[in-house]
Amino acid sequence: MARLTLTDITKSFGDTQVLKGISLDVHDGEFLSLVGASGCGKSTLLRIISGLETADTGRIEIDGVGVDEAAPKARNVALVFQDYALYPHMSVAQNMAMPLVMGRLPMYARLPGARFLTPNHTSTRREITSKVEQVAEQLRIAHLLARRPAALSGGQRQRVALGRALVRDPSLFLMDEPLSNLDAKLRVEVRREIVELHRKSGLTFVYVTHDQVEAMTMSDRVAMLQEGRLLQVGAPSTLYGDPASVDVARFIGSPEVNLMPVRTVAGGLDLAGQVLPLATRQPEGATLFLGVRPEALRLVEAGAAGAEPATTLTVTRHSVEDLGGELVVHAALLHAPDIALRLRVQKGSDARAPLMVPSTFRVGVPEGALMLFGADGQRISDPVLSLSEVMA
Ligand SMILES: Nc1ncnc2c1ncn2[C@@H]1O[C@H](COP(=O)(O)OP(=O)(O)OP(=O)(O)O)[C@@H](O)[C@H]1O
Repeated sequence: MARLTLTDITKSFGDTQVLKGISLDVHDGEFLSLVGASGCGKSTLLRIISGLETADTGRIEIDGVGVDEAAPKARNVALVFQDYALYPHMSVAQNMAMPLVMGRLPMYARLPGARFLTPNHTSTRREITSKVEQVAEQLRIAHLLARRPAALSGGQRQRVALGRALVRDPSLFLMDEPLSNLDAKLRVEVRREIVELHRKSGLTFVYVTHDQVEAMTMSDRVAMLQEGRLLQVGAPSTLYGDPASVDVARFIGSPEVNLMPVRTVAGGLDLAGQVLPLATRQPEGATLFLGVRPEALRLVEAGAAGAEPATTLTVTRHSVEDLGGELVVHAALLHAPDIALRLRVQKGSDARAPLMVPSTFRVGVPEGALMLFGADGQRISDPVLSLSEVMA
């Protein structure tokens, strides 16, 4: 296990600054995901942690000890890539044994016949074989040890790559998009296996992905990068429910968060001519963005029993995606068709029953689910929004 501390890491390639001062603490035994769009600097940061790349400025500490000058091998850090990087001419067992052979047997001892020349050669080989078998057992690939990589499925190759990293007993496990070459079903399976591996090993994991679902489902905490800067670091539920900015709100969650331009007026927020009776402490006339997650909105069925939501919007339906147990409804405000809305609607216990969405319908907007962002995209912290203050 290990604690990783990054302080003010910067990196440029030519004139382009790719990392613009990254400071991050990864706790002992934590699973932290680095997420962000393609090109934001995730892999570069991971390579800097591993020692394959050098930062221009900043400091990297593992368990409080600076490792900036240490070679990759000396950091005891394992790195798994998306393309597995297995040796095609070697068996699974040889691939997995490679880091131990390289680390424990000197060059001449790796040659054929070396066991006659090298003291402890046989016992070292035996220890390596035993470690490889133990890790292969753990990853359920023991029956594949004699095969070559070409005779394995994508998921099996990925497990071999994980195994090769694990045999060294690293203190820090770094993974760069390890699932991106797998099909959707296998991704879910290997995702679960990696989480299980983390739980059993207790190692510190730093996991790079551009897939927010992976980050949300696997991690203790998520660190979101954008153009070389950290936007927010927190538990998945924090980034989802309490995003610090429009960019975080939009990146996390599928379907994407609804964002509507509003203006502050005396009675609340003016959304395309309709005033939402919300108290804000913003000056009147400010242009802001109101955010709400698609599942927080309610389809208000005409004549249905139950309390009416305090605020409703009338929308026109554009399209409906049937996901089996739920629908994703794409709509737009009736009087401002350029403002789009997405809703997730549960189909209830009988998923076969058709759920009709009228061409024009009302959407209930629950007060507690609303998020307000400034014109600069930064979150205006709650409790700025309050329906009850106005109603009282
Ligand atoms: N060795 C290099 N030389 C020049 N530019 C580089 C080098 N490595 C990365 N870059 C550039 O740095 C930026 C960040 O790259 P990086 O691979 O870290 O992004 P990423 O977030 O991991 O992207 P992806 O999700 O596509 O892998 C990109 O614009 C990339 O082109």
